[in-house]
Amino acid sequence: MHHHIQQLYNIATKPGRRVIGLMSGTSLDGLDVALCELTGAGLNTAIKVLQFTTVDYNADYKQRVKAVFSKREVDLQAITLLNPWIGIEHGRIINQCLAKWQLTVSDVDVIASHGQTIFHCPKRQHNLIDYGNATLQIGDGDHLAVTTGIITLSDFRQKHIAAGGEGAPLAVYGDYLLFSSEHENRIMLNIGGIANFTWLPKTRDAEAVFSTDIGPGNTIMDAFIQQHYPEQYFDADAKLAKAGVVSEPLLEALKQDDFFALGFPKTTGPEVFNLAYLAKAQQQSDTTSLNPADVMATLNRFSADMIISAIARTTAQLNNFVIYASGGGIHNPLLMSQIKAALPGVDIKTTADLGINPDAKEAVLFAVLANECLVGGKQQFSNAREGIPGVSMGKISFSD
Ligand SMILES: Nc1ncnc2c1ncn2[C@@H]1O[C@H](COP(=O)(O)OP(=O)(O)OP(=O)(O)O)[C@@H](O)[C@H]1O
Ligand SMILES: CC(=O)N[C@H]1[C@@H]2OC[C@@H](O2)[C@@H](O)[C@@H]1O[C@H](C)C(=O)O
Repeated sequence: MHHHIQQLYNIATKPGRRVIGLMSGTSLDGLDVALCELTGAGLNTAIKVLQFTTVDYNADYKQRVKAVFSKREVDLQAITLLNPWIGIEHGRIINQCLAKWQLTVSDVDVIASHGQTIFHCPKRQHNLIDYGNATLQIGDGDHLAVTTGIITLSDFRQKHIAAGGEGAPLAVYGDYLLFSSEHENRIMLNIGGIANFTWLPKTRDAEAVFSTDIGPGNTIMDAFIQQHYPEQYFDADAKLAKAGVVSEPLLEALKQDDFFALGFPKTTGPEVFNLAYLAKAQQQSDTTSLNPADVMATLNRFSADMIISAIARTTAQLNNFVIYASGGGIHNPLLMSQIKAALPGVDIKTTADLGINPDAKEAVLFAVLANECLVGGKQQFSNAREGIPGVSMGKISFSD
């Protein structure tokens, strides 16, 4: 038997596993690294986050990825070069984290790597008859495994698509295992570049559970501030948005996209919600001369309103549910205060109340998916609701 197959068998049959979950999202701000201790599998999964850090990308890294990120036309050589380069960079970051945490390779069983999404394209977006849903994450797992010496699971989204999904959101597969409760109805709301949520009714009925993208998130706000104030990466503490006034005509134009009328689940990305989307809405609403503060105030309200209406749509029949928020958007005080104001009487907490640092939540998700791949099995969700196939996900790379 190949010694890594034996090693995998040993890892899968141990009572517990140490998994490094990695997430690099649409905001391109940095690599989230979560070292987790997992025991059990399926609904018996227990997790402890032993270490967590976000390693910020430097300007050079961001510039290289942005050259290809969510663009229809790119230099194919650049993608070919970036695929191993990101894998090696992420591997180096892990090696640095382990040194900082005074741990060695032998303290970690596997790495669970999301990679970097550079293009996400569900069928409804490209509308080409011969092609299905598609998504592309780069940062190859073999390079991570060789750079770190640790078995690496990566490229989780392809199986989801192969089995009928859109490749996202995968959050449901972890949220259901870690956070579903028979005591309360829960909305797990993640506000990253793109906002998404998982619905966890207290029946714990796998047929009713789902997760879906909502729309933006921070992505248009980030792109807008980077365009107008290149020294800023995001509207820190909503300073610019707070200085502006919402433009109702622009807000209405921003809300007109067909995506918002679709049922759940659905997915999207910065390929749709970007500066071109904003420019079109400004033209349609005759608001091209708005000052940057008013545009930012409107973008902030746009994200808040779409999050509020998606939650309202899901919980219309209920009088009792709790929102557990996560992702960088929870640090945006204006965004959060608008959501709170629109949902009076709803408890809005963060995943910290459930023992998971809200900035670590997506990295933790991939650690759970790796654990399921090794120890669990496929989860069966709804047959009625398309797009949530019962699958295990992740491809396995050995270091030699
Ligand atoms: N203090 C703050 N004020 C305002 N916004 C903030 C603050 N801190 C973080 N953010 C926002 O959070 C973003 C980062 O969020 P996060 O890391 O969750 O995104 P991501 O994981 O890259 O995205 P996704 O989940 O869509 O893949 C920043 O780009 C910024 O817009
Ligand atoms: C294709 C892709 O990378 N999608 C991300 C993105 O970031 C947020 C949202 O859009 C979500 O659908 C997904 O990530 C999370 C981790 C998910 O799959 O649940």
